[in-house]
Amino acid sequence: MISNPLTRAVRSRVRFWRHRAVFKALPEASGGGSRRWYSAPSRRGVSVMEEILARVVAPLPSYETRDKSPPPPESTSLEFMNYYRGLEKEDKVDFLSKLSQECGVDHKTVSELATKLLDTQRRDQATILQAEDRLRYSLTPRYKQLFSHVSRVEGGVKFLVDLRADLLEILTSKASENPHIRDLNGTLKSLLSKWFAVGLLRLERITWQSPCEILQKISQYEAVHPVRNWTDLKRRVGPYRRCYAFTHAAMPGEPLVVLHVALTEDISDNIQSIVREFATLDAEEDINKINSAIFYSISSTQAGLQGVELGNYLIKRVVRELQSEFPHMAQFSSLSPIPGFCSWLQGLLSQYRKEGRGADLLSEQEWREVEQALDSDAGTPPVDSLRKLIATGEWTRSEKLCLALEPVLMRLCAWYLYGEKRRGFALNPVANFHLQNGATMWRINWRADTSPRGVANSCGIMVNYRYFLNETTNNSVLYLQNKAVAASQQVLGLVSQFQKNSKL
Ligand SMILES: CC(=O)SCCNC(=O)CCNC(=O)[C@H](O)C(C)(C)COP(=O)(O)OP(=O)(O)OC[C@H]1O[C@@H](n2cnc3c(N)ncnc32)[C@H](O)[C@@H]1OP(=O)(O)O
Repeated sequence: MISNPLTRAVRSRVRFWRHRAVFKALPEASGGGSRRWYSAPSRRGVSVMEEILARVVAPLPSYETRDKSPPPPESTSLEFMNYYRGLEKEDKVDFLSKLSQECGVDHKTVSELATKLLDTQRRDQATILQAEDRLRYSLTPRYKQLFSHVSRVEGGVKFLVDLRADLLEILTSKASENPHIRDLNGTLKSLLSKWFAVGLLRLERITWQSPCEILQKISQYEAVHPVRNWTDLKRRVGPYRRCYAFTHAAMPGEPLVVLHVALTEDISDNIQSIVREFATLDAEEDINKINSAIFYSISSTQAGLQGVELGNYLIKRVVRELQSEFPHMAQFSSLSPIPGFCSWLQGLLSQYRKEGRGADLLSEQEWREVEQALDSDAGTPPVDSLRKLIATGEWTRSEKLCLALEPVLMRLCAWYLYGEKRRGFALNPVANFHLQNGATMWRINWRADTSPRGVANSCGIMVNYRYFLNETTNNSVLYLQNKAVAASQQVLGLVSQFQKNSKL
């Protein structure tokens, strides 16, 4: 925080002149009114931000006229959007903080109506229901109406999606301690969840014949296995592959979430066989080669739609699409990365080293095999050698080391995925995503991603989250309510090996 008053004064003057520049750029307010110049702070010291909020955020209509109040002119929404777009990042924090605090719920009215509701408890049902409805209405923040009006102008929904992305960044970075920001985010998220309900989304299959700008966006948004070039992209939408996206009429030409699928004979345990550079493009003729759908990449493209669960809906919708195209298809599984495993492992190794328990992570036999494979000099403590190996990825070049480390890394990875938690849910966000969807943690695969990125992220290990269609609903409920992880015998076996061999 800036403590020096002089610095603060200078910054506020700079921001004032910048705001003035923003208003000079504002288009003339339509609707016949004269150009509204946003003057310097008025005599009352009202800041420019408060002036614009007073203009664009209408008071909540009275309970009696709540369904009859005409919406404000479109120019008000446009003014809000133009003003916000013109703000610098740190001014957006101030503005959203003011919007959340000064244009939210009228707390005084809420407490008066809550008291009235208590007084009516001995009255008839109709009176109580009416008092409850008044109280419910009074809990509507004023900015909720503003957002509804903005959503009706062209580009308004996309503007609000981007504004929520700013809110999420403010909350994640703790750029503002204002508790009202969280409410603002919650209100906007619930509006976006309504506007982007699965019934309003359109499933589009992306092929090589799709418009170039869509293909370009699919490539640009790919967050899991970066697309190398146009040949690579052509293969990902070609034979034995499917690429689907959800789109929305309010954001034309914008794929909201993208799912890449490989059509295979069995459940893949290796990503190179799916995205390798020189796969031939044989035509999709042999139907016997298509028994499984492997979801090998899913990416949400709009940060502001985080928490709207578009990925879950897309996976379920694509399963139905594939079942209608391939009625005999019976296996649906992801082949997922394990981002964060290596950094978690490094943290574990340094913690064990600090506590002098380095030896506990591996059995004596395993340490001997690692040291033999390393030909390490006796001076280096084995945990340090292991940390260095994991950090550099060097171990993948030695067959002996790979053999020695496989059982160790596989059980550590199983524990990381199954046992490590954040607020009771899987610590690994990708595991949490698929488990929320009701998938089963089905198979952990050694040497599944031998790319430098795969080795650096997760020691080359990947995991299949399998979608057993008749179990997903129940698995999802058990996970979300009881934090119970659905896992296969292979995973549970590795976890029990960890619990026996590594005393966490
Ligand atoms: C085949 C595969 O498994 S590919 C691996 C998954 N994809 C990626 O990691 C790419 C980056 N991530 C994303 O694009 C999105 O987060 C998705 C598609 C995974 C999920 O997006 P949505 O469907 O909109 O779901 P939503 O935003 O509600 O998040 C649901 C869960 O996804 C997980 N998740 C959220 N953000 C991320 C992220 N950046 N990276 C990975 N997982 C994430 C979290 O566990 C989240 O649960 P939480 O909200 O309780 O923390």
